[in-house]
Amino acid sequence: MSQPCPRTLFRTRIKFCGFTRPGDVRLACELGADAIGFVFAAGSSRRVAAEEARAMRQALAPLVDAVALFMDNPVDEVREVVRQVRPSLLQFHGNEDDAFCRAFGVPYLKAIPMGGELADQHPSALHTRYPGAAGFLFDSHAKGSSGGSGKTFDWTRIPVGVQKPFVLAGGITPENVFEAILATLPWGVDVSSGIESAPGLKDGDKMRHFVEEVRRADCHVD
Ligand SMILES: O=C(O)c1ccccc1NCC(=O)[C@H](O)[C@H](O)COP(=O)(O)O
Repeated sequence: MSQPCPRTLFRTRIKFCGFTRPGDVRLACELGADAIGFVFAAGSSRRVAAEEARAMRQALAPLVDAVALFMDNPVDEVREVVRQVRPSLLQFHGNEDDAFCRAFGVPYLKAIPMGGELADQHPSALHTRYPGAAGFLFDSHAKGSSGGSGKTFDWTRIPVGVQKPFVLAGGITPENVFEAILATLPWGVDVSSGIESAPGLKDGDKMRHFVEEVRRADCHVD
């Protein structure tokens, strides 16, 4: 007889990012995603207009967060997305400072670039620099470069003792998410390329497999 899953009080949150089609949003919610991300960063192959994101936001199931992702966008662009899309969380990948990130009255995650030369990654430096952040997202891109590359970074570089929830991102796939969770014990995991058939086009089988692997990690006991 198989062992029942141990009941823990914690489960790893799942954010799927880079949606361009309302049907994919609906399916992701049914499969158990906790948050759905829309990319507004200039030059991204997953970039959507505020009007498109607004339509996808309406496809969101209750109790699922809508996350708006930016990278050094002008303040008016961010304001317009917030007005039209009503995201419950913002995610900033560029050189935005705490004052900028807080200016929209919406909780925010600050993405910390973990590729290339590391800067600001010491826990106390992160807290000092972004006191208003709801949490941090460690991603594989280098400072100034775009994310969503499907590449991992060296998880041992994640600072020890971060006092806020952190999300692991960058090259996470259905095949490595189990190992990634056990290695880093994140608050949540974020994936874009690893659940796609092409940039912006999500794959139902990959999303399902990803969620199954996260649940398996959450039930795992050494
Ligand atoms: O997705 C983009 O094109 C993008 C552009 C600029 C900054 C960030 C971007 N994406 C970030 C994400 O989608 C996720 O936070 C994360 O990096 C996951 O990406 P992936 O490695 O593709 O799983």
